Amino acid sequence: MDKKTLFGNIQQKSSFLCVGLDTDLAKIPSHLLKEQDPIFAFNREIIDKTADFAVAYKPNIAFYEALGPKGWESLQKTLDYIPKDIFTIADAKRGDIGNTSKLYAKAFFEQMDFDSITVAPYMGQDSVSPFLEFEDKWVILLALTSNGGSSDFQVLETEGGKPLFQQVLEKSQRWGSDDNLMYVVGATNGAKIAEVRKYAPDHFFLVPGVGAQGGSLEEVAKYGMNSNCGLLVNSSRGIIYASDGADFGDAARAEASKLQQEMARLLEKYG
Ligand SMILES: O=c1ccn([C@@H]2O[C@H](COP(=O)(O)O)[C@@H](O)[C@H]2O)c(=O)[nH]1
Repeated sequence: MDKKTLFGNIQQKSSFLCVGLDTDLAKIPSHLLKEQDPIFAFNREIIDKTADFAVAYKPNIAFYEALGPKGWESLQKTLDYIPKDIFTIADAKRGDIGNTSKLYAKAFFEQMDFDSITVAPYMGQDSVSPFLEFEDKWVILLALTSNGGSSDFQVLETEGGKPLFQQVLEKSQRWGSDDNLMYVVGATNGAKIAEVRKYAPDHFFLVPGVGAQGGSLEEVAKYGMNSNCGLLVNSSRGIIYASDGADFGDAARAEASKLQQEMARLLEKYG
């Protein structure tokens, strides 16, 4: 999917919501456990009930690979079930020497037809570039993450007094463009999001950390929105586990709808 189409979908739905499919056998309603594929049965209902409000879905790969071959099968079925006009993100945080990254890219872009994958920048250009060679596919590079540990390395001063995340933003823009490169910026970073936006004015940000992690959607929009919206805001647990009963799909829909309404207001205010 190209940037123009993504922005068109955002405008059409008045939403920049990404629904995170972090589906955990220990957390899904117990009546689903008798299904042949409980993970897919759960995801199918979540997708059916939230697709009106979502412009992206983000399965976190850990939740699927933890289940072995069955988990990969559930992931593939989920990916096939997501409507084709909705952007898909493999939250896999890959990146290795070039020869290996190439195979990771083939796995997620060819074997599975994801639109994008999250990639860790730590190993540098040759670990990221193989993912950027695929047409119509996106790399979403970790820049300033939402977790407490982001302060261990990402904000440390490097040459010229620049924090490491700034180096990641500046350097990686020589490897890809705002047509194939996005950045992960955690919602928990508040006003610091404006600093990230300063160094990447035109790129889309994938923003996890609202909902269960407590980040503010208003602050994300205030500090991060650009003229193409430039934001995909993810909520996983806050939507998919809104209820642990038989009404989990309707409860997820209600949460997604609440976020979409707030996003429509924010698009008017800051867009
Ligand atoms: O900085 C980051 C990068 C990735 N994530 C992932 O996003 C979701 C967030 O889930 P919630 O339940 O909405 O908290 C999850 O898959 C994380 O692994 C992140 O949170 N922060």
